[in-house]
Formats: sequence, structure tokens, C-alpha cells
Amino acid sequence: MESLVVRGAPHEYVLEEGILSSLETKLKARGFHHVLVVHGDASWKAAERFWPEFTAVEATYWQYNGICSQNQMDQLAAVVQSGEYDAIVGVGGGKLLDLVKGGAYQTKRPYVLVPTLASNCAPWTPLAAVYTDEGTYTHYDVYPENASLLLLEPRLLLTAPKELFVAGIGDTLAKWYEADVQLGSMDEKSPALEVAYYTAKLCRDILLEKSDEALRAFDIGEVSTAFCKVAETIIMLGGMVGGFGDQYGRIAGAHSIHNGLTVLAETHGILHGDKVAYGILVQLALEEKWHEIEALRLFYEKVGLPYSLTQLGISLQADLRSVAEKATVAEESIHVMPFPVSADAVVSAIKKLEEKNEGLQAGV
Ligand SMILES: NC(=O)c1ccc[n+]([C@@H]2O[C@H](COP(=O)([O-])OP(=O)(O)OC[C@H]3O[C@@H](n4cnc5c(N)ncnc54)[C@H](O)[C@@H]3O)[C@@H](O)[C@H]2O)c1
Ligand SMILES: [Zn+2]
Repeated sequence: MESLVVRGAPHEYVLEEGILSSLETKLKARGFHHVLVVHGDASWKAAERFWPEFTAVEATYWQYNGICSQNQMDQLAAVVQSGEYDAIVGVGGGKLLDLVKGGAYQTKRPYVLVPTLASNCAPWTPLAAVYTDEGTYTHYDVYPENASLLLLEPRLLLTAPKELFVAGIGDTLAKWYEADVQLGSMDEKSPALEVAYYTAKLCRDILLEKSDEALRAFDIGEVSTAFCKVAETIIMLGGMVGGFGDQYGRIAGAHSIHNGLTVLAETHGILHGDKVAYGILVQLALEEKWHEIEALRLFYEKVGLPYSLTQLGISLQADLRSVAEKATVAEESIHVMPFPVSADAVVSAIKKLEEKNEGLQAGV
């Protein structure tokens, strides 16, 4: 049997209202007496009112420049080296948390994460997506250590823009479809792959059942059980699929379609999870799973995920061939699907999907 790497969880994880009031105790218990707190601009504005007063732990604050680049990691590492810091505490969205992981790795310090958004599994994974200083994605790094502590204050997560949460739902829903297409047909799965497969299914089931109710928390400005459940699904369960599934828990067709869509300038302002959500439908169209597409379309409509090119701001006359070619270059994850996928097949799947959309609008 092929050997796969299992990447575990943060050493301690808690989701609880008021949890930041125990941050100092938890830092002291780890022997962290002087910490560097790294934050962003928007993330600090959101976090400040939940932030505890420290009495025994000394905290120094440092604001990042909004990009998780190698240069910014080097700068962070230099700041850490210049002080006597026991640990780094990251407060922010995925970019900031990834930066902290990189800075911690470079300086061999432990790190603590306090996410301010529930938009993807970055808080859970020991990985960082790295960009150029101009913001172009270059690669991701995998680190040997996970967070020493991950604290989710749900009221803080609720301060974030609702659209980012919706996009997080889209991105996490893809975990199931992208894992299923790889693991569903595998006869013999290792225990870790069984966990990944089960967790991916749990992602889908919880999201389909609870997202609508979870989103209401943004409208009324109050944390609910459904909100917490969906936030944990995005952050924790989503992270576990990749952690246990290794290459089988990663991406497949939906993310390749996302990457293909990025050739169209009009998609640059569209959130990652929104493009991935459309990618799920194209992947399912390639698999000819039309019933599943119908069911998902109703769900997308309810939560506000895009199910058509028009909703993504793309004209039906757009250059779909370039999208399909980019989605099917040799290194794309679409090729982990259990049948060959050509650019022609992708163009045809998108067209069929759009024809069904038009049919629905015309009441056919
Ligand atoms: N490491 C991983 O496993 C992993 C997984 C998925 C995505 N990523 C990476 O995560 C990044 C995306 O992360 P993200 O979606 O969390 O967003 P982000 O970190 O890019 O933040 C988006 C914006 O929201 C702001 N923000 C943060 N908290 C806020 C709040 N509470 N209220 C208002 N604004 C707030 C930020 O300042 C930023 O301007 C990308 O770099 C992506 O590549 C990493
Ligand atoms: Zn994604």
C-alpha cells in the first residue's frame, strides 16, 4: 500500500465565546512569557475589542503589509530574531496566518493562531500559500510543526464580511466532490484515507444542512449554533480532509476550473470560493452527474453561491477555450479524475451546464 503522510491538528483547539480571556493563561502554561502579536489592519480593528489585557505576559505588536510573501516572511523573521520572543501569535485572515507559520518556521518558534475570518482551512493546516510582493501566487510551503494553540472566538468570526463566509462554504463543499472523485472508486483505503473520506462527506452534509441557518447569524449579528458548526466545518473539518487524505484529500477538478477561470480578467475580483463553487458544477458535468447538479443549484441559490457564468460576471461569449486549456494543462489537478479530461470536454461541460441554466430560466 502506498505510504501517505498524515498531518495532524493544532496541539489545542477551542471554539468558545469569550475564549480569548483565557489566552494569557494558555500562553503561560506553554512557557510563553514574551510574544510577538502579528496582525493586519482590518483584522486588528475587528479583534481589538475581544483582545484581553495581559498582566504577566509581555506582548509586542507588529502589523504586516497585507501580503504573505517570502520578503514579508523574512521581515517577520528578522523582527522575531531581534527580540527575545518565546512565540508568535497571529491574529487575522488566511494570509496573515500563513505568514506567521512561515515566520515561525524560519525562526524555529512555536505559534498561536487567532483567526478573524472563517473563510478557509488555513487556521488548521501547517501550510502557507506564498505570493510575490505584488500578490501573484507562487507556491505553497508545508511546515513540520502545526500551531501550538488555535482559538476561535465566534463573535470575532462574525465581524467578517458575509461574502467571505459564503465563499468559504463554496471552497469547503469542494472538499467532498474533489475527495470523492479520487477516493470513491478506491477499493482498499488506509485508515487515514477512511477518515479523510468520512470527514469530506461530513463537510458536505453539514454545509448542505446548516449553511442557510448559519448565514442568518450575519443578518441578526448574533452567534448561533449553526454558525459555529459551519465555521468549524470550514476551518477544522476542511483542514482534516487534507491532513488525513494527503494527496487524495487535496484538489481535483473544481479547483482546476477555478484556475482556468482566472485567465478571464473579469474573474479577478471574484472570491476564490465562488469560482471553486462553479468549478464543482463543471466537475460534476464532466462526470455527467446531472441530478447532483440540480440539487446543488438549489443550495447555491439559497446561500448565494454562483451557479452560472453570468453570476460570475462572465459573458456567454467569453473565451471558454482559453479557460478550458488553462484548466487542463498537464500539471493541473483535474487529471487526478479517473478518466482523461481534455480541453474540449471542459468546454462542452461548461456549455451543457449553461444550456441547462438557460433552460431553467426559460422554464423548460
Ligand atoms: N494555508 C492553507 O492551508 C490555506 C488554505 C486556503 C487558503 N489559503 C490562503 O488564505 C488566503 C485567503 O485567506 P482569507 O480568505 O482568510 O482572507 P485574507 O487573509 O486574504 O483576508 C481578506 C481580507 O479580509 C480582511 N479581514 C480579516 N479579518 C477581517 C474581519 N474580521 N473583518 C473584516 N475584514 C477582515 C483582511 O485584512 C483582508 O483584507 C489566501 O492567501 C489563500 O491562498 C491558505
Ligand atoms: Zn480552495
